[in-house]
Amino acid sequence: MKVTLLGAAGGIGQSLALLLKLQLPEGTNLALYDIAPVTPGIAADIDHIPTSINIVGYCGDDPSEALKGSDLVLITAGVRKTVMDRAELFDFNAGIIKNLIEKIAEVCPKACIGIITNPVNTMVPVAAELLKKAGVYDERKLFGVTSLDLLRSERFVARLKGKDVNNVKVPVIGGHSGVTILPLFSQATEEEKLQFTEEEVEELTLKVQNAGVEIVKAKLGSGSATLSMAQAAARFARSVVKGLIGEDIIEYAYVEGNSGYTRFFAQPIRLGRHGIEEFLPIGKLSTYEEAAINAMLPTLKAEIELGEKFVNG
Ligand SMILES: NC(=O)c1ccc[n+]([C@@H]2O[C@H](COP(=O)([O-])OP(=O)(O)OC[C@H]3O[C@@H](n4cnc5c(N)ncnc54)[C@H](O)[C@@H]3O)[C@@H](O)[C@H]2O)c1
Ligand SMILES: O=C(O)C[C@H](O)C(=O)O
Repeated sequence: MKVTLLGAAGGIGQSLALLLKLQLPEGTNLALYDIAPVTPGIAADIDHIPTSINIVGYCGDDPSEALKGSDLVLITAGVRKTVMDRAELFDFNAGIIKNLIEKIAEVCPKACIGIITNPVNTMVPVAAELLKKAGVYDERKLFGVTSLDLLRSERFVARLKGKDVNNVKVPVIGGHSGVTILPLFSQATEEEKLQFTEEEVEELTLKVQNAGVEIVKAKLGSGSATLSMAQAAARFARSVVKGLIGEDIIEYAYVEGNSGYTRFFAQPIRLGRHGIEEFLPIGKLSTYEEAAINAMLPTLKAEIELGEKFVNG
């Protein structure tokens, strides 16, 4: 297996590269690429850690060498240095994503692609439309990475309820911005189903929805979540790679699935040898959650349309 990380010299990229070196299945090849000339040095630094993951770093204008033979491409490339909301990042990042996706379509068209770059809700439609234009789109292989919303939900629930975070599971559906992030506390478990009061659900939902913005504020404009995001992406990458080598894994991601709500929607998926083997049902929702979905739909639809229009005019 080969995993390629585009944007590897950035805040998320460097930490993610380190975690991938430590956490990917044995023998995986890891290619790091960034326009920053320091990228081969980052790879050389991480390579000294004694694990069986082979790592090579690339820089310059052309990511082709890093992409050759890749099974999973993770994209964190973009801009994230000033205080802006995720939507405002679109103008900066859409062109970068366009160039990278076009290269992926040319060099490794069968690779799975995990998009971390914001705004995820819009970048995934951009990527889908570009891959379609290139004649290589496979909805089983394109993912918006929403794993950080799951990590945050698990952590916040474990702390509130005094539970073992390793066993807490909280589905998160919708998208990855503000009201489109919807943790399903009615389905949260720690071995057994967890119980929440209405006030707890409202407070926790807002806390998860605002968690990214809180980090941007707390970092005083120098960037957004990088370290927790790196762990979230490493967990996601490990799941995809394990799936590709034959394990049966359930994950959540923002995909073109069968939610019935919007073209792209974060939902449960079964991973396997072909990327997504099965789009899984979202399950029974509480009245609160149903209302929250209805409330998010106009925002999510508009964010998806923005991406489609960027490519198709
Ligand atoms: N999906 C999520 O849950 C989530 C969470 C946190 C951050 N993010 C997003 O991830 C992205 C990256 O965040 P960061 O903090 O690492 O940003 P950063 O600015 O620290 O790093 C971005 C990196 O991308 C590189 N880059 C720019 N153009 C490139 C190109 N054409 N090819 C390759 N590399 C290129 C830059 O050189 C830089 O090293 C942002 O868009 C941020 O909003 C997503
Ligand atoms: O980059 C951001 O604006 C925030 C990021 O998506 C996050 O969830 O932490």
